[in-house]
Amino acid sequence: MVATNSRQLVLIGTLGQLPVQFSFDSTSFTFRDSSKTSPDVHVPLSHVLSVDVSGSVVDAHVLVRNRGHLDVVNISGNFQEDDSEASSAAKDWVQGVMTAAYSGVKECRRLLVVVNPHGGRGKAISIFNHEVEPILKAARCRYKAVYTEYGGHAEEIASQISLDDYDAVVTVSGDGTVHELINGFAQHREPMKAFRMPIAPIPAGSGNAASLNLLGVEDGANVTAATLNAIKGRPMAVDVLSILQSGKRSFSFLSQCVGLMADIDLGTEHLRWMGSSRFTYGFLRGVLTRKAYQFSISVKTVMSEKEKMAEALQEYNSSAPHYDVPPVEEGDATALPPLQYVDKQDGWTTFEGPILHMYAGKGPFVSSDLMQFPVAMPNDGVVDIVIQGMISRVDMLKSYDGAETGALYWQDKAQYFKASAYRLRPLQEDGNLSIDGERLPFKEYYAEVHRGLATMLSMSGRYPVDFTLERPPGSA
Ligand SMILES: Nc1ncnc2c1ncn2[C@@H]1O[C@H](COP(=O)(O)OP(=O)(O)OP(=O)(O)O)[C@@H](O)[C@H]1O
Repeated sequence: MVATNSRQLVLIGTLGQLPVQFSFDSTSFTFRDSSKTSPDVHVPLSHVLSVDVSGSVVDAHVLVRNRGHLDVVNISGNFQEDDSEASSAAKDWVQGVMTAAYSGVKECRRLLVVVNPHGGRGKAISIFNHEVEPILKAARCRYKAVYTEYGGHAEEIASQISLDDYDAVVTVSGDGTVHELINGFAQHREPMKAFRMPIAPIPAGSGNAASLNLLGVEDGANVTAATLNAIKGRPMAVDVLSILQSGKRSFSFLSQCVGLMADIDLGTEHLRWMGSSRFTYGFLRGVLTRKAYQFSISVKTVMSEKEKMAEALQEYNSSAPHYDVPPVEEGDATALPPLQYVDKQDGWTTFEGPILHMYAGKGPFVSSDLMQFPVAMPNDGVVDIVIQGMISRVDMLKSYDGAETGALYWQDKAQYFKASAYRLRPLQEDGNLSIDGERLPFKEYYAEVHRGLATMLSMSGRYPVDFTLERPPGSA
């Protein structure tokens, strides 16, 4: 072995018994076949899971992108066992790579993995065993896996979690389990501390908007990328809403909706076997019925001009990653945050009249084929609200085109607000109310945003979601 400097190591590797040269710099890890018969492989340092030296063997586990998919690759090389100088140089080199690869994050995280065997198409256990676990092992994470046994189990787990035992809670599920964790943290004896426990969702449900928002379109449905986020993502504060209904308070991290979109979500639960296609089916059924809903919606508006909101997003996304997680104040840990606007009358605007739906949410995507809130940000302290007025069946079908890229944003019959709170009262008997995809009674409720209350792991410190900010020609 020749250690030419602390960043480069030349070993006899196991890749066809050819000499392999490992090196790293501030951004990437490179392995090179020294005989130059195959091309160099560069791996971003963020994709280095572990590098180990044991005896005379140096062993690297890295993620390599292969036709868009991330695969775990294991490469090793060995040197003369009796060469103590080489052994010590190798140890220093390995330490150097690991420090660079885990810059700003702890190595060997302690993770609680909550797997919902029932979510989506029922594949979560297999996804955990075959895709997630090998990566956690390669990254030398210490983890405990729990399989949820009934609805509400994840909430119980979160309400009793020993906060000092884990660095993050990972879900192998859909958004419903993340919703349960958030509500469980709210019931913890130290809720404010519990909310600082980061959540890392791995997509295995039928609604996986949380991972889509955190990881972006390319990686949002990718189990490996989501597992990497659990290992290397940094805590990012995310806003959460209190939902107050009939005196009972619960929490929502993703969305609330009534009307067509709630019918699509909750009215297709029996079709879970279809995966996310059930939402497409629900939409087409909604076009046929084109049902008008009547609500009274009062909004404590902060912003409502679409251009300005699009500009605000651009500014947010071009600034440094937003990793500032507010500390838990002394003496604050046992009380939930107060509701600031529930009894206040000033600055509210009320809307009534027939609408297709009201959708409110905290992240760009609400499902893989709907970017309902393209200008949503994780921690701007407001909820995005869309009140979708009645449009023709033809326009409904047209609106389906481009829904996954946020095209609906510019539609003139879609009023869009950013608000710190809102109140919704149904003016009709029957309907669906969906909170993060879970059913709540179809009754009046009050919603208020708590800035940065909960925590999620993120690789980018924002929602890395592309949205065309320009108003398209022809839209009002
Ligand atoms: N063992 C279980 N049996 C039945 N239900 C369960 C079990 N474990 C969890 N659940 C429930 O499954 C629901 C779906 O959770 P999950 O987050 O995995 O998926 P989802 O994508 O949000 O929804 P779904 O796949 O149901 O459409 C949650 O509301 C949870 O309470």
